[in-house]
Amino acid sequence: MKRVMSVATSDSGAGAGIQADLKAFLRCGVYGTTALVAITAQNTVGVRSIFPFPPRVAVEQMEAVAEDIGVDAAKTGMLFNAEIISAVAGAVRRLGIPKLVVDPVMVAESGAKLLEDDAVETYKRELFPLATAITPNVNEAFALLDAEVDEDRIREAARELHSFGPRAVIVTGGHTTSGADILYDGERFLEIEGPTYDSENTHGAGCTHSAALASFLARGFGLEEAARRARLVASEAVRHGLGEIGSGAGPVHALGAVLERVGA
Ligand SMILES: Nc1ncnc2c1ncn2[C@@H]1O[C@H](COP(=O)(O)OP(=O)(O)OP(=O)(O)O)[C@@H](O)[C@H]1O
Ligand SMILES: Cc1ncc(COP(=O)(O)O)c(N)n1
Repeated sequence: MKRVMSVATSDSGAGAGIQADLKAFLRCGVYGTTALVAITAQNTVGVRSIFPFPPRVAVEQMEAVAEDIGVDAAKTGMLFNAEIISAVAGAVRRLGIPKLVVDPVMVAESGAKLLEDDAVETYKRELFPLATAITPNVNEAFALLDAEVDEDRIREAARELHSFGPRAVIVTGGHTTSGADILYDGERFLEIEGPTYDSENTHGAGCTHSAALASFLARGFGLEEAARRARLVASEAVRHGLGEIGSGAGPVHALGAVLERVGA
C-alpha cells in the first residue's frame, strides 16, 4: 500500500484539515499518515482559535514517519505561518519526499484567515519550488500574486505562479462559473472538467482534492490522470456533502459514493 502524509492542521469539526485528508486517503486506497502543525477550535460556522505548534513539532513527526513507515507522497494544507512553512520545506528536502502537493490554504470557507500575511513570500520562495503541484483555489491564486480576482485571467495567474518553481499549478474551480480546475504544467493548459453540484456543503472540498491528488500521484498515475481523479473524488464528496452536520456549510463526505455503492 502506498503511504501518503498530510502535513496540515486539525479542524475540530472534522470537515476540513487533517481529518478531511485522512478520509480522502482512505477513499483513494492509500495509507495516510499525519504531521500536525497547528490545532483549530473550529466548527461549520467558524474558526474560534488557532494554536500553532513550534515548527520542530511538525519536523519531528515528519522524520518519525519517514524513518519507519516511509512517504511515497505528501500534501501540505494549512501551515499558518512563515516559520512552519520554512521548517516543513527543510524537512521535505532533507527527507527527499518524492512527490509533494502544496495546497496554499489562506482563508476558511467560513471566512476566517488561516495564513499570516507575511507567510506568502515564504510559500513562494521555499515551498513552491519543491512542489509537484500547487492547488490554490481561484481566490488564493490571485491573493498569492497580490492581485484582484479576475476569472478571465486565471491562465495568466497560473502561469505567473508556475514561475515560482512548482512542476504544475492547478487552480481549482469550486468558486468559478465554469467549475473546471485549470492545470498548467509549464507547457500547456488543461481544463479538468467534471460534474458541478449546486451545494452549500463544500467545507473541506479543497483539502479532499489535494489529499486525493497526492494519493493518485503516490499510486503512480501521471499528473493529468491524477488531477482528473482528484477532481472526481472532490466532486463526489461535495455531492454527498452532509447538510445535516452543523448549521454552517456542511462537511463534504469523501466516502459517500463508496458507501452508496455497497448499500451502506
Ligand atoms: N459544487 C461543486 N461541485 C463539484 N465539484 C466541486 C464543487 N465545489 C468544489 N468542487 C471541486 O472540489 C475541489 C476543490 O475546489 P475549490 O475550488 O472549492 O477548493 P477550495 O476553495 O480550496 O475548497 P474549500 O475551501 O471548500 O476546502 C475542486 O476539484 C473542485 O472542482
Ligand atoms: C484546519 C483547516 N484546514 C483547512 C481549512 C480550509 O477548508 P475550507 O475552506 O473548506 O474551510 C480549514 N477550514 N481548516
